[in-house]
Amino acid sequence: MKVLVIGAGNMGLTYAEGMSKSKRLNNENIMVLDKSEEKLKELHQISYFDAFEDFKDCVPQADIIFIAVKPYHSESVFEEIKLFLNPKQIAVSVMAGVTIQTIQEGTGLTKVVRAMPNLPAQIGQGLTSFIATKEVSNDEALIVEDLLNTTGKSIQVTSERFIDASTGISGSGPAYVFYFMQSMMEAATEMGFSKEEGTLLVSQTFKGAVELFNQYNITPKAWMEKVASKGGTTQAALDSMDANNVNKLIQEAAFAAFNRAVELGKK
Ligand SMILES: NC(=O)C1=CN([C@@H]2O[C@H](COP(=O)(O)OP(=O)(O)OC[C@H]3O[C@@H](n4cnc5c(N)ncnc54)[C@H](O)[C@@H]3O)[C@@H](O)[C@H]2O)C=CC1
Ligand SMILES: O=C(O)[C@@H]1CCC=N1
Repeated sequence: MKVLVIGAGNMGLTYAEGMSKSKRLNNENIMVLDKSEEKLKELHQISYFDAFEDFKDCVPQADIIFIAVKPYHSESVFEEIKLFLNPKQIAVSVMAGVTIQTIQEGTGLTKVVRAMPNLPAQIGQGLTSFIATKEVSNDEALIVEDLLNTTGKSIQVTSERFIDASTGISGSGPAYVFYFMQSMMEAATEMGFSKEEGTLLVSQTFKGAVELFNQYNITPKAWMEKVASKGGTTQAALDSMDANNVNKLIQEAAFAAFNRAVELGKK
């Protein structure tokens, strides 16, 4: 089995590297294509991938084709690969908001998997939601799932709507966490800590809180109650957040990403 990854950016390269550890593939079976000269130079230095710049040299040999370019480059990629495709091939797209219908119409392929990963995939801690068209057999879907799982965990969803919805939660979600971290680091600096001290205070707090959450079956609300003493410091912070509607604002932000994914799909 041969896999081709189109677009060697954050996501494409992450998947290529993740898949290089898969038992289903060995390195000679991973091809990577990018149009940028700089990227190609970088790729040629990674000895364990075959790097390509021409679609005709790699697309016909691929069984599974990962498409990991920005959504606004999807049409030009579809145009270029169309000529070299055959109906047995499976397209796996990680592009935000590019619908299955658009991929099928653009490529002529019927076997399509639409997936939404996230950036922690880079360290094997990603979460990918995915959905496969009915033309993808159960065995093929299992192979794709195994490949996606080389970068972390995955969930198969039952409707394409959930791919856009998970974009608003897990796809874009790491940025919300970084936003929160940034705000707390700024507060630490404001209180007089050095940048290094602020970074340690915040990063270890996030790591510890997430570890606690993962190790016990307790809701975030119950954990908040364990941290907050009645009339104490935490309650003062939580009251401030409630008074400023932070909960609602975070939910609105997640929906803004969800809605943007839907909107991208209409273009
Ligand atoms: N970065 C993230 O956290 C996430 C990104 N995604 C999706 O992944 C896709 C890729 O995003 P990133 O990896 O962040 O982008 P990126 O900009 O890091 O990588 C895109 C790569 O595609 C290459 N490229 C552009 N046009 C091309 C063409 N015609 N043929 C071949 N290669 C071409 C570029 O040279 C670049 O190396 C996007 O569609 C995005 O929606 C999905 C989930 C999370
Ligand atoms: O911001 C974006 O459009 C992509 C999709 C999810 C994360 N990054």
